[in-house]
Amino acid sequence: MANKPASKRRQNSTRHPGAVDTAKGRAGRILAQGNKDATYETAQQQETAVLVAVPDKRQADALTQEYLDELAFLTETAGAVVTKRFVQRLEKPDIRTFVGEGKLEEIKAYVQHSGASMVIFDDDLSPSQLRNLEAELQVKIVDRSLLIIDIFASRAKSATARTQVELAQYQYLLPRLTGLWTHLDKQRGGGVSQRGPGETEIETDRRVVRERIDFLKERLKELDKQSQTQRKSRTGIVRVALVGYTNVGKSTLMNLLSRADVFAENKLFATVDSTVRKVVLENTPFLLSDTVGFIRKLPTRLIESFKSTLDEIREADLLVHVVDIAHPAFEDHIAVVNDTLKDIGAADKPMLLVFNKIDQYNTEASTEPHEGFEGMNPDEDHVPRPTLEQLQATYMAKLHDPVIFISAKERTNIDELRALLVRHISALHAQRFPGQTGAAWEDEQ
Ligand SMILES: Nc1nc2c(ncn2[C@@H]2O[C@H](COP(=O)(O)OP(=O)(O)OP(=O)(O)O)[C@@H](O)[C@H]2O)c(=O)[nH]1
Ligand SMILES: [Mg+2]
Repeated sequence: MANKPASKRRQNSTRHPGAVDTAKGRAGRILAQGNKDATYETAQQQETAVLVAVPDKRQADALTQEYLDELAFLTETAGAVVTKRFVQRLEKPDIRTFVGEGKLEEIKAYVQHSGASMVIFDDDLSPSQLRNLEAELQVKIVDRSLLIIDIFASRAKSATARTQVELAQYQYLLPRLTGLWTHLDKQRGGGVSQRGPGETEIETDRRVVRERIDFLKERLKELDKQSQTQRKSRTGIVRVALVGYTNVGKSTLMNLLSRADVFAENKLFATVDSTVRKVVLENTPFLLSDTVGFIRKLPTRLIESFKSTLDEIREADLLVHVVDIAHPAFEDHIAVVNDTLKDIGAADKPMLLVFNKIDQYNTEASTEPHEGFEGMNPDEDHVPRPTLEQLQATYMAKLHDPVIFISAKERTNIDELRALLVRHISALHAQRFPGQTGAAWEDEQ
């Protein structure tokens, strides 16, 4: 998956045909070395995926659809095509197979008939659910964490980001080692090797994984020391971080404000590495950093392993929270970002709220029917959306933070945004570095 060349993907194959080869990425190669009798080849053409969501009974249909749209977007970003969506409303997910028995049969029939190569769940599965589902459906089972980790793996470029992703991959893998492998033994009656991996082999793999986790943590500490030293040399200048949900336009705005050349595209998690640029607006210098986007249900482990990247946010003097106002779930996104900021200890920073993509904003919500919603009416509670003017008035009244509506793409209100930034940064500068002007900082550099 995730745009890796086929040759690379094959290197990752192990005896296990399922989630592991995707999860491990680089980790897979190390384990594969210890298991030379690997029997499964995951030569993949275009992978096709079936999506499964198990929403709470009270969740509105439109929201469920929204979440599935996001999962489909993640799936496409990872390089697979979605062919079908299944939804089952449950009080709580089945402890054994996540979905109920009847729904599982339905999914199984579809998978067999369509030849889909994987089933993707919008939540995290326990190791035993993963194992049971794999036994039942006989295809690759991917959960939300694995999908996101896989996308991160395909995006990470800097040493820090790559190390962080690898750590997350191994941490995902560790609790799942035993279950996956022993279950395949039983299922295949020993398979080619006649015996599956015995306890000793699994123990060895576990040990290899644990050692690797320790090594990666150490490596991250070293890398962190280096970047801390780098960050220390940046004292005397206000630091601003662009934060927001994924795909809202942070990198586009970074490029616009700093004339940098940061990769921006219509995919989720285009940015996994943080980029820092010095920007000078009207003689006011500051450092602007572009950061990894947030998403709902971002695996905690991934947040933890991305600690160094998130330090850019934690250490910023001002957060510029970018929102995609054209997205139907933008309010949900704002809440997710605020919650994540709280989680990482960056909730109390001064913040500017930038509502982006006003060029795409439409007062009409989409009425297209979606697959997987047979018998449901996602538009039953459909009401036209407020106008931009109404939204602006509401948000300005509601929030303490300054609010601005822009289009980074069409350059609408960008001068106003610059002026707003300058005002806030100058005030912060005066407060943080009394007696020192921006120009003085310039001279020192
Ligand atoms: N219509 C419209 N599209 C925009 C605007 N700003 C950015 N985009 C598009 O939105 C998509 C995402 O932009 P990015 O800048 O990559 O978004 P990001 O927030 O950095 O995304 P991640 O790094 O994935 O978290 C790209 O296709 C941009 O061209 C805008 O004002 N209007
Ligand atoms: Mg980006």
